[in-house]
Amino acid sequence: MGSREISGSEHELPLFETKEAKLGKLGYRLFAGSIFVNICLIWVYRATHIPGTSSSSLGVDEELGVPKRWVWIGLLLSEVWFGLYWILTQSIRWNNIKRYTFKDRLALRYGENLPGADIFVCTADPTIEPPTLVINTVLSVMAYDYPPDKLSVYISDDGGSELTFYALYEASIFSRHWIPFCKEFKVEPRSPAAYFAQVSDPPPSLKNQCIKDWLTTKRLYEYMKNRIEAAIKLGKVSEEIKKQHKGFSEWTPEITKRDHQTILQILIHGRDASSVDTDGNQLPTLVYLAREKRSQHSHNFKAGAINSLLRVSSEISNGQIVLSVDCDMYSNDSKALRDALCFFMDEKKGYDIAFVQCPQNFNNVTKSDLYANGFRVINNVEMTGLDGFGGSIYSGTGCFHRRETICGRKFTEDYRESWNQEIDPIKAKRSITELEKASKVLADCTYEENTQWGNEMGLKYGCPVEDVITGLAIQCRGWNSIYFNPERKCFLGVAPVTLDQALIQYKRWSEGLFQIFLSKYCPFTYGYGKIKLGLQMGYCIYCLWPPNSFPTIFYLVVPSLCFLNGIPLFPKMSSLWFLPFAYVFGSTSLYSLYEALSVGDTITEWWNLHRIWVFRRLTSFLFSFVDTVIRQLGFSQTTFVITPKVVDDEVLKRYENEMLEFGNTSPMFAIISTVAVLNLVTLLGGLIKSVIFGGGIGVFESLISQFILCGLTVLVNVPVYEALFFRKDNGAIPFFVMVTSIFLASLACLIPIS
Ligand SMILES: O=c1ccn([C@@H]2O[C@H](COP(=O)(O)OP(=O)(O)O[C@H]3O[C@H](CO)[C@@H](O)[C@H](O)[C@H]3O)[C@@H](O)[C@H]2O)c(=O)[nH]1
Ligand SMILES: [Mn+2]
Repeated sequence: MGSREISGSEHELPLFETKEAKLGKLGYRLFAGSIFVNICLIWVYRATHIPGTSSSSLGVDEELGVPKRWVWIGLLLSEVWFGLYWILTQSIRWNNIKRYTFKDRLALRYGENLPGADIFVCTADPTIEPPTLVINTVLSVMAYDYPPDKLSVYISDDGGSELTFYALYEASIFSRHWIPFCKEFKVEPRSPAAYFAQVSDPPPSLKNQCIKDWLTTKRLYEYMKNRIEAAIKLGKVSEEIKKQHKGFSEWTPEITKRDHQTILQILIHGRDASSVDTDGNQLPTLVYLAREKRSQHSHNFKAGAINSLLRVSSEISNGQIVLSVDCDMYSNDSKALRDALCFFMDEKKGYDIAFVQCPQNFNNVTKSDLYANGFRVINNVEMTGLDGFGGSIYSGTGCFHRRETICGRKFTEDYRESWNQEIDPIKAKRSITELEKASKVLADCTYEENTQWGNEMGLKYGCPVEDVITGLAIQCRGWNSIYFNPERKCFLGVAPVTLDQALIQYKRWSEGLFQIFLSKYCPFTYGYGKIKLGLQMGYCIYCLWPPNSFPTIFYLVVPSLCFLNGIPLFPKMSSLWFLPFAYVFGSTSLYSLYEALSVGDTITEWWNLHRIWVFRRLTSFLFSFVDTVIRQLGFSQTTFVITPKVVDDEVLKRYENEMLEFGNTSPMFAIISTVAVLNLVTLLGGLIKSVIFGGGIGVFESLISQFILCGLTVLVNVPVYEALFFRKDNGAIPFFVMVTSIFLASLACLIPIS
């Protein structure tokens, strides 16, 4: 009681609040209800009009020709799937919420008395994840607005690369200038590359001496960048530089990426008196780790890397908050860590929060977002809907965890974390060498044998979306999670810039997600009774991506073939049965357009998004479905294809000009172009046949739905035709793929459908 009176009502104000995100909830629910009724009508129509049975005369015009029964059954199954899937997607539109923080209250109540925070940056390959990119991310988080003695940054290098280590060594020196510079000039964002790209000259408001300081730091950054790039060009670090730090001696000639001892170097140690910036202020701790790799031990990709970091950091700094970011995701808001604390440290509602996830955003998205990397609908609608059911998805990067929960702690009602834990005084006295020695063993290959790491502790192994499955498990242990999407984006990353990369990324994701569905972690069974039904459904929207490929392929191929042959598959326009089809198709399309526009997409972006969804369903999801089945049968192992963060200039140029990048003979491209060619042929052929030579308007009335479907498919594929027939650049569809697709499309036309 006493403390309450002293601090007054201030103490009772929450550190964060939650508001309903969606207006017109009732209206939306009525609308969704009407769609549901019409979906049921479509099912009824299909089920009662199977060709060859008595009652079919109501809808389809039989005089034109009757489809084979499998065609009809295929449509029925596809429509049942789409309908059920649509029901799933309602979960994330049912209960959307938005979160707001009060950092001023946090500051008033706790001042600088904040918990320790350990930040993990993962990298895996110095060629596709250039060291300059990595250190920009590192510098951006080292410069967080946070007490430096409470901040430690760890980098996991699965590439085991001397070049990455060298870049980090350079960054550790540059940070002495960069951190005070950020404070002095209130720099934002605090990735030097991103900042200097936005602000190339000293801000006009600066005075003379300041201009000089500003320019010096910019020059220092550029010199550093040039030195690193020179070393990369050379492929090695010069002997001169190697003398400057003992760490380089770890790289003996025998070392390869897949075979080396643990390399652990504390580059800056916060408690070391000499670790100060140019203003004399303490620097955050900075640690480089390349965990041990041996060919006979599986290393479990990123999950293995994070788990090693969890152990190593517990020995060195043991921060209570753990933030993990990918090497390409720089911090775009230096106060984000304080935002996250507003959730964890809220006295009334913070105790059950396991993690705070910020959205994935990218700084290389082009104007009309050709590959649909803007994620606006996902970030502003879908994730807020999941949050409404008590669980944001953990999406791997930009996620703040409570160390205890990611290390496996179960939730109990009475648990309250105390936020001012000090590091064990005996541990605190150790020298850097002692610390390195003690923590190194924690990253050895054999350390995890016979432990719960990778299972009940840390990130889970064996799934290409280690993040999602781990987040789900945490929620099923009773914890809550938060999705935090403020106005200013917290993190910005690098999105794939070629179609190939974009589709392969979705293949990895959808494969992992589908694996979750088929495993004991299936949200419906594993989550039953532990998380809300809405959240179970929400997870399954993503987990069930792959099976969508089959009804999509069916719908994009068979009705078009039937259109070519003048066989109607949908009710004619004058039939009452036409209405449910028109209503469901029309209103869901319009609503998706409305939703996209309302979160800031343009019509072109929405259209591009749909094209990419078609591509993903035709390729990524199909391949991941097949691979998952093969894996399930025990014939293959989990892999992780890393997304390249650099491409050559010519490809980049085409990306910036928003030209779809094909340029290789991937089977994925063959499928995309086959479907595109097939629809073009059937559209033109069907039009000639049924309108010009056929029965005129009456026939057309029966075929209108297929005409629209086929026509839209052709429209969406316009850039594919360009790449097939008109483009001459290296990103066009190769001749071989074109011939293959024409051949396959012709074969498809021979399928007997009536
Ligand atoms: O063996 C590996 C493989 C990858 N990584 C790192 O994992 C991160 C993500 O890899 P990336 O190729 O960029 O994949 P994305 O598809 O962009 O990543 C998304 O999807 C992954 C799961 O598939 C999550 O782990 C990521 O956090 C999430 O951003 C990168 O920092 C990599 O360096 C490792 O540390 N070790
Ligand atoms: Mn990435």
